[in-house]
Amino acid sequence: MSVESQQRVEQASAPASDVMISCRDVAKEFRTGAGTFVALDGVDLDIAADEFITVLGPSGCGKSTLLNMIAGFDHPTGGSLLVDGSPVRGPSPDKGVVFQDFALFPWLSVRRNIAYGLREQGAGKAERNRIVDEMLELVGLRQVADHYPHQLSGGMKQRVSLARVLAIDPKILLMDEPFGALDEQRRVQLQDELLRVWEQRRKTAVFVTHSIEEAIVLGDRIVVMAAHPGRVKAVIDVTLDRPRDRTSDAFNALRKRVTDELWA
Ligand SMILES: Nc1ncnc2c1ncn2[C@@H]1O[C@H](COP(=O)(O)OP(=O)(O)OP(=O)(O)O)[C@@H](O)[C@H]1O
Repeated sequence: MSVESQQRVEQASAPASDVMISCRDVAKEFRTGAGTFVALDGVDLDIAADEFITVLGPSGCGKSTLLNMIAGFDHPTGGSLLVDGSPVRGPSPDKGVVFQDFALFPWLSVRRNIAYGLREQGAGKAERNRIVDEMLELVGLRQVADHYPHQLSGGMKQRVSLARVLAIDPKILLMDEPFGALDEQRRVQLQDELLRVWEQRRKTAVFVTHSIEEAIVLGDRIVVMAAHPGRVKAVIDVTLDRPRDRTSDAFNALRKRVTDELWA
């Protein structure tokens, strides 16, 4: 094995001993009308508790498939996928998922959208109100607490969606291109807010994106995937101090390295 591939294998292991998500030779095949389609093959990856992982890769390389399997919406057809030491059996409150399309309930106010998961968990009214107030403060939405989703901008909707997931205080935060539909300014603003929240309430975070800059700004490590079949191509450590200066030479050097890795 070359030194470079040895490094890649080592980087697929979490730096801390406290592994939260462990993928070993994970495969996912889909049965289609045309036969069997291999969406993921041989994915080896350990993600440490409290680590922020970003996942980059071309369309169709299996980013969402991997995230969905960690979330428990789908299951591997090969290998082993453990979360907190156990195989994933399905969705659970310790895994919060934020989607690109917000997935808010249009008939519920912001406050009630955020309270939804807490109500499902059986939290009493006083506790719900306390947590919802805390979340509204955290994501800066106190003024629109009684508005409905159609009265909000895209950025606000995405904040509600994040607050709703954070309200149930999951150990793991899974995000599938949550800022993909936002304009650049809002996107940068929400990236900063997400990092602030993550630094305050440390969680294991897995964030799928198409943006190299976003992957570098957010991640402790960047998982670069390739397609046909979907697989992990490289895992790149981001050692830049936060908040990261997007214009610095070190940032630009990393941007080049990730771009080269993505397109190689
Ligand atoms: N239920 C399914 N049945 C058949 N094929 C599927 C199914 N779900 C996903 N696929 C295929 O698996 C591959 C990986 O899909 P996935 O959505 O995970 O990719 P992705 O990297 O998230 O793509 P994008 O960046 O475009 O969102 C794609 O080729 C897709 O068509």
